[in-house]
Parts: sequence; structure tokens; C-alpha cells
Amino acid sequence: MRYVSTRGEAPELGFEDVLLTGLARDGGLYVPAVWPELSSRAITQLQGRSYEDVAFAVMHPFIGGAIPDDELKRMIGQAYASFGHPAVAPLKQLDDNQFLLELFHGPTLAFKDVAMQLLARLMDWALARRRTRATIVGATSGDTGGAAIEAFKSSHHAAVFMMHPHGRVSEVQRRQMTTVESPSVHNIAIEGNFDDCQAIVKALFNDHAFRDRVGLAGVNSINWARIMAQTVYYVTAALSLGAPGRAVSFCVPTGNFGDIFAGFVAKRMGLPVDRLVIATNVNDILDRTLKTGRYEQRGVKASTSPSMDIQISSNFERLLFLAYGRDPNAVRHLMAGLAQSGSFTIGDRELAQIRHEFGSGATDEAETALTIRQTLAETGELLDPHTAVGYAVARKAEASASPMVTLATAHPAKFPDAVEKACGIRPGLPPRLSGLLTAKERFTVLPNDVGRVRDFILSQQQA
Ligand SMILES: Cc1ncc(COP(=O)(O)O)c(C=O)c1O
Ligand SMILES: N[C@@H](CCOP(=O)(O)O)C(=O)O
Repeated sequence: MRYVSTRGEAPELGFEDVLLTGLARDGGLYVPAVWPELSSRAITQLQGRSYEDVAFAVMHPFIGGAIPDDELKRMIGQAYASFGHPAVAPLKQLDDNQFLLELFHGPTLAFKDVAMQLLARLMDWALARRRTRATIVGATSGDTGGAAIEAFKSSHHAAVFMMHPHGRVSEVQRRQMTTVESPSVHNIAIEGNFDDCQAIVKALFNDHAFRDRVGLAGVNSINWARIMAQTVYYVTAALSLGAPGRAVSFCVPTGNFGDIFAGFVAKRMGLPVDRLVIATNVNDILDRTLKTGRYEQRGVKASTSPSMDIQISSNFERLLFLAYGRDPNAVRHLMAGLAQSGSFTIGDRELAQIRHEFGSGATDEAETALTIRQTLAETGELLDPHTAVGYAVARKAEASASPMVTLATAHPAKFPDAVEKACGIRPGLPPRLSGLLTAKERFTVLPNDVGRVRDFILSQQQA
């Protein structure tokens, strides 16, 4: 499989290079040059198979011959062995037509574990094979950071520098990052929001001298392998609900647009997906974009679903590339507009195409809390605020014959204050995390300044 940049000015790469490269050298994001096909026959053959078997079948075409089959199977097996549910991503029925896809059974209780547990193994394997080291720099609004640190904390080949917005993640999320004791883990609290952190990551990738000097790598959804691994659970969910004979819709709590883009990839491959519904919190840029055609940044508002407090959705660039017929000139033009004025307008034809594939909806804070309360009363299920945003939108989405699956992206125990305030119940952490709230924290506060972050990374590497 070959991969191309959305901005068309970086070299085409194979899977292993894409895995270790992160952002393309032209500032774009890598996407496969063609979509592998998941035929009806192939989907039928996956019925009744384990998560690990489906993962191998779905991901193999993206990896091609880059990793021997037995090695890939071993890494998939190890990645999901630590999950607290044998199905890895179990499906739960809430109502006649409403389902939850529980993606929080991994070690850090959020959907990020699903891809990150595998990504760390793939990257370590590739780095060991090349006898080289990587410096991972990431940005998190709360969950990517914890998942990455957990997955890479024992890596012999990578150091992790993770930036989170200072004071804007939940205490559990922060502590899952800052209490991990490992010489190769460095936490940076940026005096800014998630968009600032992500902008610093991209600026460091675009500093080619720095990038080459430290062997920069990415574990955000910039990295194609993250999207690839997230595609798998759309397939397992659809299989459970009757694919290939029955189409399924998905409603996805959305921030950086990586998770729902993975669903779009599954659809492009041939999975019978009916609607893909983008659910946003008060940071509703994507909902507004779908309704008006104008992608327009406004200030990030802090919410009870902090992981979705994002205004610049990195992966939307991948969708634009596809909507514009894989035209990198169009993407460069739109991204230049975003950099200059904080906005761009999508062409009528392209907007119609996007609307054909995606629906959208937004919820405010009151509706999120109400959804937590009502869902508990009606079904006994305790939702985290991100999942509640998704479920609120799923229930409002236009009626469709297909089952609607909301992605349950985090465990409520990661957001005990918000959940307790909404419904009076304070969810407790699992026993294995009982020491989290008293463990010693380590992090460095830095201003929202790429130069200061660069200097910090270099100083830690020399130390
Ligand atoms: C719990 C949770 N839900 C939803 C999202 C949004 O996912 P994405 O950024 O892939 O759109 C995130 C952050 O990524 C998250 O941590
Ligand atoms: N919500 C995310 C933000 C980063 O998203 P990613 O999918 O690009 O890693 C988080 O929790 O950190």
C-alpha cells in the first residue's frame, strides 16, 4: 500500500514510513492511495470471529507486506490481551434501535487505548528493526495523552513528550499522564487550549531541521495507523448487527474528527454504513460547517466533555482531500485560508457530497447533563459526558431504519465531578487505579510558545 499527502508536495510513502513519519513534510496528512476492498463475501467470512481476527483482516491490506503476518498477529494479540472485556469493544442495546459501542475497556478507560496499544507495538517493532529511536511529541485534550503514555512507558525505542492544556483536562485524565514514572515520559502543561497544543505539534513537524535531529514521530491521529486501528471496531459492531446483510448507522462524539473518519474509511472499504453522525459539544465548529458550508474557528469553550473542546479538527483535512476528488491544490488553498483568517468555505458540490455521507448535531451543557440523568433512569446505564453528547445527538438524529450505534468513548469514572453533578452518582475508578488520586505528579508548565517547547525537548534529551 502507498500513502499520499493531502497537500501533494511530500513523497509517497509505504506503511512503515507512514507509521514513523507522522505529519507529511508538506504539512499534510497521509491517506492511502487507494481504498482496500472489504467485499460482502469477506465480511460474511468474518461473522463469529474474534476481535483480533477481524483486526488482522481489516488492517492487513493497509500494511501490505511491511510486517510479516505472524508478527502482526502477535502484536494484535498482545495489544488486546490487556482489555477488560473478552469482546474488546462490546455492543450494548439501550433501546429498540439505539446501541452503545463500549470502547473504554482498555487500560486508560478511553477509546484511545484501542489504537494506541497496537500503535506502540507497531512503532517499537519498526524502530527496533531500523535500530533507531524516535521522539514522540503529542497533543492531548485528555485521553490521547494517557493512552500514549501507558502504551509507550516501557518502550526502549521512544521518548514521549505530551502536551496538555493546563487546567483544562479532568483530574483523572491529568493524573493518568503525570503520575507515570518513566525516564522516557515528559508531561508539558501548555498555557493555552488543545488547539494551541496541536498547533505546536504541527509547527515542530514543519521545522524540518528539528524533526530530523530528534527523529520526530507522532501518535495523534495525524498518524495513519491510529485511524487504521480505529476502523476495526466499526466492522465488529456492524457484524454484530447483521452486516453485510444489514446497514448500520453510527453517531460519534467528535473533536479532532479521527474517530468518525475511521468509520468513513470502513464505509469506503465496503462496510454497509448508512449514516455517520457527527456529535459535537458546545465547540460545534463541525456541526456549523455541515449546516452552513463555512468552517469558521471561534474561541474554544471549556466544557464537561473536555476531550472534545477542539475547534481545529485535524482530520477534517483528510475528508476535504477526498471530497475535492483528491485534489491537493484545493486542500492547500483551504488550509492557507484557515491559517490566514481562521476560516474557509467549502464548495457547493463538495459540501453536498459531505452531507450525503455525514449528518451532524450539537448539544449544550444542560442537554449533556440531562442525557446522563435520563439514560441512567431509563436504562440503568451511566454515560460519561462525551458519550452523553453522542447519545443525545443520536436520539435527535432523523429516524432511519438502520440500527444507530453511539460510540461510548470513555468510562464515566474519568469524569466523576461532571457525572455526579448530572445525576448524583459518583463513578469510582477500578481497583487497579486506586492509587491514582494520591500518587506523585510530575509535569512542566510552559507558555504557548513553540520555541520554548522545542528548547525544553532538546534540554531533556541532553540531560
Ligand atoms: C472521550 C473522547 N470522546 C470523543 C473524542 C473525540 O474523538 P476525535 O478526536 O477522534 O473526534 C475524544 C478525543 O479524541 C475523546 O477523548
Ligand atoms: N480528544 C483527543 C485529542 C487528540 O486527538 P487525536 O485523536 O488526534 O489524538 C484527546 O483526548 O487527546
